[in-house]
Amino acid sequence: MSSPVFSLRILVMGDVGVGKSALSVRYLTRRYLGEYLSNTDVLYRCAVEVETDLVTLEILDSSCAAITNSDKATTTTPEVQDSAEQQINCQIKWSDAIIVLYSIISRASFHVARKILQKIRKIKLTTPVPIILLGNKTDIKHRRETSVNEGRKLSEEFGCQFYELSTAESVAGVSMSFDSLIREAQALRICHPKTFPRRSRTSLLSVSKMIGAMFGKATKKKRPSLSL
Ligand SMILES: Nc1nc2c(ncn2[C@@H]2O[C@H](COP(=O)(O)OP(=O)(O)OP(=O)(O)O)[C@@H](O)[C@H]2O)c(=O)[nH]1
Repeated sequence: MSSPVFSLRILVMGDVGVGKSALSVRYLTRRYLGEYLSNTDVLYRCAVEVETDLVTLEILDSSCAAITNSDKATTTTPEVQDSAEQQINCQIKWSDAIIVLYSIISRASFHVARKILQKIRKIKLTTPVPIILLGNKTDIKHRRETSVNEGRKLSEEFGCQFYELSTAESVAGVSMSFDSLIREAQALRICHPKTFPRRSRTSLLSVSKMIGAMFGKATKKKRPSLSL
């Protein structure tokens, strides 16, 4: 029999096309689909058992639109940048734990990962938040643009966990990354109980998803093309 539920809000962030949807769907369903629609936020809910705790998870697969728009000083209007900035801030405040994903075959996505980590540090200044930095797409490492060492150094700079993995090839790597983040959150919860309030139980042992709207708009729908 599991001990009482604790709930955790996990935010998945990263540059366009690094594999945020693939990672989230892989964790929730163990399946890798290959193609996912883009450009809106998707919130998944599920319950998992980690060690002896039953954990209800909300996983927000954040669209890259907010991150890229907040960065495009020259190509978007100040209003769009402001709104994108607010959206990111809101998502970071909402989260209890964060996955920052980049692709090892994209140097640009590594720079975006650094910017995200800086933003998190600024927003979560007084609240401890477990973060895991993941370098995705190791199955095509012959096209690598960032080294393992660079990833490790970045994680040390921000005091977070770091792994490289291939969402496409290894369901085990994806599960271990999520489990490791959840375990860190469990440990933090014991030290800082007010940071992880008990929230009401939602749709246990099933996966449900809420599309879009929580944090604002999207121009196009992004859904993994499967029914969960
Ligand atoms: N080779 C390889 N391709 C991957 C891997 N993970 C994801 N991809 C591919 O990368 C592309 C983008 O994946 P998505 O999951 O849509 O990426 P995303 O970060 O959610 O993309 P946006 O929502 O557009 O920002 C897709 O074609 C995936 O199949 C991986 O581990 N290896």
